[in-house]
Amino acid sequence: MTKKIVKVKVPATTANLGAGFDTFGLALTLYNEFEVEEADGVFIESYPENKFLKNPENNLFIKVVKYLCEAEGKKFHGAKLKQTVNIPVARGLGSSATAIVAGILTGFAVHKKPLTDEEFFKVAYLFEPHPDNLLPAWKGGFITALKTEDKTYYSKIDFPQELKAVVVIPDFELSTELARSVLPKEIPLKDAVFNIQRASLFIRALQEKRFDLLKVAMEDRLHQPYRKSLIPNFDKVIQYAYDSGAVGASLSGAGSTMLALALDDFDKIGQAMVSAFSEAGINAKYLVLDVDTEGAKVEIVEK
Ligand SMILES: Nc1ncnc2c1ncn2[C@@H]1O[C@H](COP(=O)(O)OP(=O)(O)OP(=O)(O)O)[C@@H](O)[C@H]1O
Ligand SMILES: N[C@@H](CCO)C(=O)O
Repeated sequence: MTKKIVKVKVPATTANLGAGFDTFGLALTLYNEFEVEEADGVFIESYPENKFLKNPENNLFIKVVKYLCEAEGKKFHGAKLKQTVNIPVARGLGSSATAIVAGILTGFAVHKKPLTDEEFFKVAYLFEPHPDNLLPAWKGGFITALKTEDKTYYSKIDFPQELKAVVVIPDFELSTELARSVLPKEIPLKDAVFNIQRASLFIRALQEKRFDLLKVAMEDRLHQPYRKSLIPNFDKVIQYAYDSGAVGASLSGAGSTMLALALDDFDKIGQAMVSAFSEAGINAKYLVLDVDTEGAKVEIVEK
């Protein structure tokens, strides 16, 4: 009897990009891969070995696929999952979003259901409340999004191919839950205006390729001032990025990863940001990534 295997490849994402808190998201050329087939019982292999994700209780992909199976009125018998985990967990690179997107694409493929935006968000928001990682992980590219009670509005905006992302990944985790818990419930009007001005300018700077505007356009008063206490040498990492030639720099999503946007000098920038972390006794590594423009890819093979 032939078996159906579903393979999904989903890009990492960096959210916020400074001023665009809970709005901007960018897909990057770093991928998680999920290969799954039906089985009696849940079997998870991960490469490299990730004991935490091998536990079905911790595995969002399995949770989403199980949910979708039961939403179809069917009993979830199990799944055999092979996961390639290239995106570190709890580092602000959208690891959880890759699992949710992959689970949704798998579930809709297996149940032969057309996947509309509305269906996607109805399921995705059960597992992650904000669209700024979910959408670029699904659709690729640079996305600005907002979520209302009954609809998610978004636009995919061309991102200059000249720009690369230097992501600097320290060896400590920072969950989005913790990083959101340190944010204030209210902020001064001047801080809201500060971010509106810069988020707007960021969009135009990309469209006009005014890369000289990105540094001011990536400044933020809504989340980074409160989260910087969770990232040792935060200001120094940002400063070293600019001193080494970055055109923009910020926290990646809710962290712990730090992001620089650059036109060249990528290794020099990455090494400088790593050195800023090492001055605080933190080991880190850097990756030079392009923007992924296509988003998640699904392949169904029969064996
Ligand atoms: N690749 C994955 N496969 C399956 N489940 C995952 C994966 N990545 C994350 N998860 C699940 O989602 C939970 C939250 O993941 P994570 O901490 O990465 O999300 P986050 O705090 O939003 O940070 P990030 O932006 O890096 O996703 C994890 O504790 C784990 O249970
Ligand atoms: N906008 C979210 C992104 C999480 O990856 C936050 O900063 O909390």
